[in-house]
Amino acid sequence: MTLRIVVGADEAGLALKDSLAELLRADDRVSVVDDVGVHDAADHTAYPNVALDAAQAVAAGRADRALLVCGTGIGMAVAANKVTGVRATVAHDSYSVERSVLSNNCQVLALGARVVGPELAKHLVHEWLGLTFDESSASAEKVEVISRYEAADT
Ligand SMILES: O=C[C@H](O)[C@H](O)COP(=O)(O)O
Repeated sequence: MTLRIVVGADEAGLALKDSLAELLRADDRVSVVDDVGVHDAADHTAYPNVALDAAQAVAAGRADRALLVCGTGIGMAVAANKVTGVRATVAHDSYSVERSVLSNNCQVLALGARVVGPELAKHLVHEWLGLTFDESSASAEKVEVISRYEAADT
């Protein structure tokens, strides 16, 4: 199965987002890269607007995953997590990226362009693409607790 990925960044994450989008477009595990911006360093759209756009695409089933970049990744993850059904995380190390998918079924990875170097970011994204959550794993029932809470709360 190939992945449809929505990418987004604020001005702090623009350059890294663009280089990661290029990597995604060249990867045969990816069928669609939808770039929701920003596209220009003069565009000062605040990170939550970008994160919410991207997370809504995931929640609506228009994308399988989102890759978001801001200064730290934190704001993108916080905002994306406000969208029902979306699980977003910041992760700048290989083990956390792996567990974000395999333990937590996160569909959104947020990176901080002021935290992680571009080559490590590319390496992490390359690994991220190879990870798939196992719906029959013991982790699935833990994630289900979050989904039930959301369903009860909305
Ligand atoms: O999490 C937020 C991001 O790091 C953003 O790029 C910078 O936000 P700030 O301008 O509010 O520090």
